[in-house]
Amino acid sequence: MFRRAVTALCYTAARALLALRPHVHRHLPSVRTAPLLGFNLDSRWSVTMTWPFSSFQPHDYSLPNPSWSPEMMRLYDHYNSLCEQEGGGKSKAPWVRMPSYNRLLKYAKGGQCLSKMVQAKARLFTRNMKEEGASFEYVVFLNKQEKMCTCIFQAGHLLEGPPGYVHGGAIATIIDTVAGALTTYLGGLVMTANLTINYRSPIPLGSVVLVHSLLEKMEERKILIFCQVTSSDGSKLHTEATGLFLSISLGHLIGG
Ligand SMILES: CCCCCCCC/C=C\CCCCCCCC(=O)SCCNC(=O)CCNC(=O)[C@H](O)C(C)(C)COP(=O)(O)OP(=O)(O)OC[C@H]1O[C@@H](n2cnc3c(N)ncnc32)[C@H](O)[C@@H]1OP(=O)(O)O
Repeated sequence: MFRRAVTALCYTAARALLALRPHVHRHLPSVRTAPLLGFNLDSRWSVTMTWPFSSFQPHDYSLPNPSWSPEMMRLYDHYNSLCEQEGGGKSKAPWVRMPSYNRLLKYAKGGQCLSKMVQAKARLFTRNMKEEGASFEYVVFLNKQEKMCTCIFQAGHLLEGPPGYVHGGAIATIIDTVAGALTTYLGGLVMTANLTINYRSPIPLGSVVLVHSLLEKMEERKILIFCQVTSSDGSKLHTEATGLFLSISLGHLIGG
């Protein structure tokens, strides 16, 4: 009873806040109302959510599922063993597994509570297939000390480009996503300004590759990232890329 009343109150308050600024795009209420709801605007986390509130629990898509191949699992176990463990163990470990997009809400200031109330319907483009294993299966690990990310990526059958190989646009997408995750961690709200990609050798569909993303330079708003996609044992170079990301203000997101 009490919970329902609180939820209803929050929802009414949120609707009222929306009504105050009707020109704002309805899919970005979190950005606009964040300060009012107690989010830390300097947070390194970018959060997207839509109304209405409900008891929806975001799923963490970066955790193993039955479609992950033994090679994917082997690499996952390897990187996971280098990570900080929940509950304190290995607290000095340099690696952290990044939860998938909608799970980020709980890291915002006050988000532990909000993540229970807010329905995050929006889903990152790379996580939008219902069938496990059909498209992008990946997990990103962040090394805070080295300012780098390594992503284990298994490309499913819907990502086909040339027969039997991964589409170049899908490769660009995963590069943008991994580099974007690193720059979000380093610079807060960012957008890709430029992505330059050299495709060196095709990626077999269904294979597992590593996407390494490394900070090259950070200059005021500009963050330059270098990326490499290699075979899972590192012996073959598939793709190289550089990405320029620019820190943006909340106003830029809201204003379009
Ligand atoms: C414990 C773990 C913690 C982890 C936390 C992390 C979790 C994260 C998890 C998950 C993240 C998911 C990640 C997804 C990532 C996806 C990212 C995308 O795909 S973004 C969509 C595609 N990009 C756009 O749509 C942009 C469209 N363009 C724009 O909006 C603007 O052009 C923008 C913002 C890029 C720049 O506009 P301006 O007005 O802010 O800046 P101006 O004044 O134009 O430029 C500033 C400087 O930058 C240079 N610049 C701008 N654009 C450039 C370009 N394309 N190439 C080279 N230089 C450029 C300019 O020359 C200028 O340089 P001078 O200051 O004069 O030296």
